[in-house]
Amino acid sequence: MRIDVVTIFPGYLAPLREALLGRAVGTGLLDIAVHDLRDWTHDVHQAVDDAPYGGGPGMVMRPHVWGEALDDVLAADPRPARLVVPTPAGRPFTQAAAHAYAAQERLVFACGRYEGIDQRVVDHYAASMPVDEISIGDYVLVGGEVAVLVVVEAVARLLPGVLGNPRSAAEDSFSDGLLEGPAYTRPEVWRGHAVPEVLRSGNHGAIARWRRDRALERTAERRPDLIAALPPDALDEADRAL
Ligand SMILES: COc1cccc(COC(=O)c2cn[nH]c2)c1
Repeated sequence: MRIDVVTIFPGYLAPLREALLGRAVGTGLLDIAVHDLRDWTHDVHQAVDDAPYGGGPGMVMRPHVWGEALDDVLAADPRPARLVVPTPAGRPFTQAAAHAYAAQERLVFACGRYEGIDQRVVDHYAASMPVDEISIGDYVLVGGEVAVLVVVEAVARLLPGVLGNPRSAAEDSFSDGLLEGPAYTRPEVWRGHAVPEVLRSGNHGAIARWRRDRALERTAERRPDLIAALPPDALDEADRAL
């Protein structure tokens, strides 16, 4: 998979070269190219933003700079690409979306700043390629760069060979629609807190049941929306008895 990121703060994407992702890049599982949007400005001030039509606070990123940058970035590789624009106004990014993105040959991320990018940029490219405006949560960041780090990590860990242990990607949170329950490791007792007995019983049926119960409890408590979204056959009568 090839990932391109266009941003006015390339340094913000340095963490992509670290650790797990750095290894994936090194082993060729993932190509990541970061581009400075200002390389496509022609004025001495390298202006990328301007005042919003219709008035209002803040600035909007200018379409022509984005157009020149995205044209060049897209032309640099023949693989079909999906343009992803992180924004508070986007559709929620979910684990399902991460799996869909992991199947893409190429992702191009546009990092917005200020009050956002002139809407005509998204509208223009949406006529010739898939364009997603996505939100990583209901809060406002200063720019899209941090959201790109979140999305790239969620996607890259799903790529075969990137994670040490492939099973954990299949069994991680949300894979069965529920939150992950509590996890424990040695020592058996820590500051007077003992590991739940069942986990040391060796009774794998009871352990699976206990884990499912904890996941259901936690999900009902913290994310009732996920319970409501479960398909009707997702809960068996043991689940319902909980
Ligand atoms: C594209 O226009 C803008 C404008 C303002 C901030 C940003 C950065 O994204 C977020 O703040 C965000 C993404 N998911 N949740 C919050 C983008």
